[in-house]
Amino acid sequence: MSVHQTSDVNARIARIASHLNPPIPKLEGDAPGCLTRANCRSKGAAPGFKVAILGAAGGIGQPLSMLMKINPLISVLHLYDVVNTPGVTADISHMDTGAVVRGFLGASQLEGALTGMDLVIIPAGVARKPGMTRDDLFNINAGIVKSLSEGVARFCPKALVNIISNPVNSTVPIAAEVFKKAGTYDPKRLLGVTKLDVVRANTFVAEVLGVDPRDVDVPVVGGHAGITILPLLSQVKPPSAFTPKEVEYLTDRIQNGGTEVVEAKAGAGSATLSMAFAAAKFAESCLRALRGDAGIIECAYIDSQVTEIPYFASKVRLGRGGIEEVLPLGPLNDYERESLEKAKKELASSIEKGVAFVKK
Ligand SMILES: NC(=O)c1ccc[n+]([C@@H]2O[C@H](COP(=O)([O-])OP(=O)(O)OC[C@H]3O[C@@H](n4cnc5c(N)ncnc54)[C@H](O)[C@@H]3O)[C@@H](O)[C@H]2O)c1
Ligand SMILES: O=C(O)C[C@H](O)C(=O)O
Repeated sequence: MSVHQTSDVNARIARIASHLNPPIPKLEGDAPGCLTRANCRSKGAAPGFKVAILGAAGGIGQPLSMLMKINPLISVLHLYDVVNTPGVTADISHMDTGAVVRGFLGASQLEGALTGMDLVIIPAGVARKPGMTRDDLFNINAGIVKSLSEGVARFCPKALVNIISNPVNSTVPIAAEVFKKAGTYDPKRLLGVTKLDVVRANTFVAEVLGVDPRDVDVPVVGGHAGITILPLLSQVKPPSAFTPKEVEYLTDRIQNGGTEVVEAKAGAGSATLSMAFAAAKFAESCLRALRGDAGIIECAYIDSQVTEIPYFASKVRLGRGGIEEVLPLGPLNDYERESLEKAKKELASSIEKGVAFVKK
């Protein structure tokens, strides 16, 4: 082997090794303008968003990481967790898709995980067991979301943030308060992920109507826990009439879909696969919006003026700047109006609890 061939081989080995044991990237040229970089990518240009998943080794994190690795809009995928990211990263990185995958383990590597990111997805935290409410997770997950949000505020303040960790009704206000304290809060860029409620609603409504769930669109508003989950069955597309019995069945099934999975898993956690699917669809919408695609509408739990409650899930139009328009609730029937009043009470106290946690 000639000297030239030897140095080629060494260079190739070094390149491969850098993927297997990636150094914490500094991504100099990237910071601080996440938004600027997103704006630079016009529609049709080479794809290349940078996405971080925090909690990537968990029940949601692993399948979500896999789905994100398949997404052609993503050029760099950062997987962060406090355990097991080397294994998950090595595994996912063997998939022959375009995104480069890098793993980050523990708080000392959070900076590397977040620097330069366009989108940060947060499914970090503990999950329910049978008999628990989502609010029972508050004591552990509030602190996790607070510290990860502090990281976002420091290392990628312009990134779009998707919060999955429960209780979403409180964790989104927690993240907002952290960002306010840090002076980085942009309400257009913080979204609580309620897409699983929409995915479930579409599935259950399609079963009742006897149609393909992909042809159904159910707006689900309010929040993401029990009675705060409000499917607007009067606004289903395609327009459909339901009997009072069907409305009762569907509302109950959609509101308790999470509990249905928790009970079926019997102590082994909550929805992970359907959640990863829902989060991947939601993230895809966010990235297409950042790219400049028009007409991207999703339901999300956000800082809102649609009601007097400061955070509320409803349909939003996404664009290059994040949330570009919050759509009105539209006409509600008597049943939905009554349900909305009950939901608002519970939402208000969950929000207050989140805000107080950061302010204390
Ligand atoms: N929004 C929704 O619709 C929805 C749906 C399903 C689950 N969830 C919630 O998502 C969360 C995660 O669920 P799961 O089933 O993946 O749980 P899991 O326990 O399987 O995984 C959670 C992961 O988070 C990691 N983690 C814990 N602390 C962390 C920290 N400080 N930084 C980074 N990572 C950390 C854990 O190590 C673990 O790998 C739960 O709170 C659950 O209730 C929300
Ligand atoms: O129900 C849970 O605890 C998890 C999640 O919020 C869900 O809706 O599946």
